[in-house]
Amino acid sequence: MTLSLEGVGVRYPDGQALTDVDLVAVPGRPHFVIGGSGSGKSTLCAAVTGLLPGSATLTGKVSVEGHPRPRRGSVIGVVPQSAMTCFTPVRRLGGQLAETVRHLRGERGPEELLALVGLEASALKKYPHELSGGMVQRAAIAAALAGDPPVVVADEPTSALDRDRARDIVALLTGLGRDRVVLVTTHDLGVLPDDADLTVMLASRVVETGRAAEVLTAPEHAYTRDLLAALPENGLNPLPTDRHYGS
Ligand SMILES: Nc1ncnc2c1ncn2[C@@H]1O[C@H](COP(=O)(O)OP(=O)(O)OP(=O)(O)O)[C@@H](O)[C@H]1O
Repeated sequence: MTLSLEGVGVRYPDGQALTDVDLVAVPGRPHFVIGGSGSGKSTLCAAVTGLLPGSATLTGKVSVEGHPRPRRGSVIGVVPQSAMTCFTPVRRLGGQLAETVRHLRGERGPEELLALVGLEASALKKYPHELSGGMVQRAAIAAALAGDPPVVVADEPTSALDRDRARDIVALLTGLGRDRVVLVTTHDLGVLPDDADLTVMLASRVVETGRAAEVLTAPEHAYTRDLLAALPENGLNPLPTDRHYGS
């Protein structure tokens, strides 16, 4: 089972957000997409999950092997960028998860789903605001798993978390990726697992791909080198604003 993007382009009325993107993600190897703000990461997720706005034009092909019409929820689970706002604030988590399970005819109940993401059943009685940022992110992943989808797409699931919590969430998603396709976008190069597949995006295009450990130790593209140099542990060097990277 494979998630494939072949020559995918997305155009919004104001301009091109994805250009000729090829990507293959397979179970057993989580696939991370990194790139600066506006490089097209969220648009890529929306193209995969079928959540592009009506104003967008999609070209090329997105496919999930064995699923000619991949349904959101049961084939592609979506972990949204802002987990806190994906739950209704005025209802307890348990009821919201139970509703998602019913809708998707899931086989796992809310308690079992929470166990999958390392949360205690007591969280079911809580309102979203009574959970920490990391717990809400885990709950959002639990909701994405309600229909037991073979593909999970998480758009910047760590952006609201500190480095340690971010690492925990990445470890959780990586674990889920053992028998599923897991596609994750992030700004945070510091949390990438070495054995993940990595796609680097710049200005709507893929500029580099490879195994994370290799790309991060021997980046081929100047933009990837600049992203690495901007990490706190590498000196927090600002991304050059005047560099022309070519393609
Ligand atoms: N709904 C939309 N309508 C019009 N243009 C959009 C829309 N969503 C995104 N864009 C544009 O598409 C381009 C790519 O945006 P996108 O959100 O995919 O980037 P990103 O890499 O996810 O950025 P960030 O890291 O800041 O979330 C940007 O130029 C953005 O302004």
